[in-house]
Amino acid sequence: KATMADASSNQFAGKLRQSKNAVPCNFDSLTVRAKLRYDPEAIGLASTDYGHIVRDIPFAVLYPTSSDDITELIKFSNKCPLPFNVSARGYGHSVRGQDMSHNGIVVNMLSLNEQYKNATGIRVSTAGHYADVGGEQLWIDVLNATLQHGLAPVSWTDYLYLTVGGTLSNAGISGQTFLHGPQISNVLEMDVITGKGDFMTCSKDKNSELFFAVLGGLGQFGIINRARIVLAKAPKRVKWVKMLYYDFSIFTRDQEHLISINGLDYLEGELMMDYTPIDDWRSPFFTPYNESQISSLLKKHGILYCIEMVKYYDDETANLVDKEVQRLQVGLNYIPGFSFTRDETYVDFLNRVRQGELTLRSKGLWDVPHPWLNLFVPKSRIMDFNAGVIVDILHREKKTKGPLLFYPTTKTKWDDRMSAVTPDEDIFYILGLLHSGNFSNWQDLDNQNNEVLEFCDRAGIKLKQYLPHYKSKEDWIKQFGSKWNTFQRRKAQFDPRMILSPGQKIFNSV
Ligand SMILES: Cc1cc2nc3c(=O)[nH]c(=O)nc-3n(C[C@H](O)[C@H](O)[C@H](O)COP(=O)(O)OP(=O)(O)OC[C@H]3O[C@@H](n4cnc5c(N)ncnc54)[C@H](O)[C@@H]3O)c2cc1C
Repeated sequence: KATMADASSNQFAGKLRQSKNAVPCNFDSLTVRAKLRYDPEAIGLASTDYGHIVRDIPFAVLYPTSSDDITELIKFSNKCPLPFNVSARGYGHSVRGQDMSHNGIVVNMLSLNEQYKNATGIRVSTAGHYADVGGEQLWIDVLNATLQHGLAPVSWTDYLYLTVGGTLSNAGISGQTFLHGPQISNVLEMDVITGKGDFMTCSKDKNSELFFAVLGGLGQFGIINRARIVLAKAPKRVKWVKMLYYDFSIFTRDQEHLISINGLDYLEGELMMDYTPIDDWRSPFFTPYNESQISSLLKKHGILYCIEMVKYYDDETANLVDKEVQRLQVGLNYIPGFSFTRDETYVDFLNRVRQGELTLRSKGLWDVPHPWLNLFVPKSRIMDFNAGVIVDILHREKKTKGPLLFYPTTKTKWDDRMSAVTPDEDIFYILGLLHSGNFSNWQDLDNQNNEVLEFCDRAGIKLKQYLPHYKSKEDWIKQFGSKWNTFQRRKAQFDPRMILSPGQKIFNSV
């Protein structure tokens, strides 16, 4: 008796034949077809993401329960005269359909959790100071598991409900990046299923070409099945400080000073505009009294620049931490009286965006369009960037809706052999325009993003997009710059039939 899966997979094979005009593959030999789903719930989930801008409908969604399932699917695709695309979907927090697979198959990575039964996909080595973590694991779970051993990863993202495989495919950046490098700089080893369906263990010394290709590789070379993440002793608490500026050059000088001295654990920054709420949804920080003080200042200056810095501490250093924060603030020129401090647990600080997420969800404001633009801007052009983008476009047009992140980081901890790209300067700034729109105005916000990109292009500011999205091959070549040839060569080596992560729209889809 034919099962639902059989019926659907025959349909699937039929559609594939039709659309590709291909010699049929023998789907009967695909044992994993029982784990393919075609129902509206599975397809609906796989054809949307956090961006709510792109909608690419796959033929089917694989719910794997082991890495063998994924290996079999990819090998099968390779054997087809015209292969179908396969895209890993972590937590679906891409904003431009990078996790989708039009007419192909999406692999729901979270379903790999099924294989662990009562255990988890996170194994901590206290002796080695590392954790072996499934690519499908969320960073919040990595944090909770490692803390049980008094350890934690050193490099984070601002938000922890992202998968390890998803962030390692980009870079994984936050306020610790200047000190420890991005998350991709804190990986010792990986198991990867390549676009040919080969299961390979790789590290700096073993299959290093694959190792560096996958880190920041936008899912183009393989699916990360396991990553070995560097751990260090976890602190217990943090002193979390925000300082305000109205002068951009003093703000950036102080930010750069802070990332050049010893002792700081985290540095970010934000742009505050007189037409947006003072506390953005990501991490409410100020008291109502502080807010009214800041509001008067904003009325006067139009834009304020905010440095956010953190010092970790634990029981042994608790009596020294205030002095240490004072030492870090020596010589800083923030507006007198506009330095604010909070004391939080390390976990609450790292997980600071979660509360904002839950609040937005409860108001129906989470699943809305997110036309984000994230840029890496070279330090040498930062004054031009402020005049042309922050003051002239963002502040004059008064359109932005959502957090505006702006902080410097260092290039030294980014290994140039990795696929991730940065500007060609020792220090560059990270700009995050984290817009939340609605279904009628998001295009307006996106037009502004394009205006920003066009201004930088005209001004010759050689920036790189983070979480990039481009429509033309020329733009991708420009994004990768001197790394483009290597990127192409690695694609030919590890995914010659161009099966993986078509949603990135880098190579022609098959
Ligand atoms: C609220 C929010 C806050 C964020 N904050 C930060 C931040 O502070 N710092 C930062 O760096 N980023 C941040 N991001 C961006 C985030 O890191 C990326 O969108 C990341 O890709 C999301 O992970 P995911 O698991 O949802 O990946 P998905 O969106 O599911 O996938 C992203 C890409 O990776 C590929 N992929 C997924 N899993 C694997 C795997 N196991 N192996 C190989 N390829 C895979 C997919 O095919 C796709 O191309 C944030 C995103 C959101 C929505």
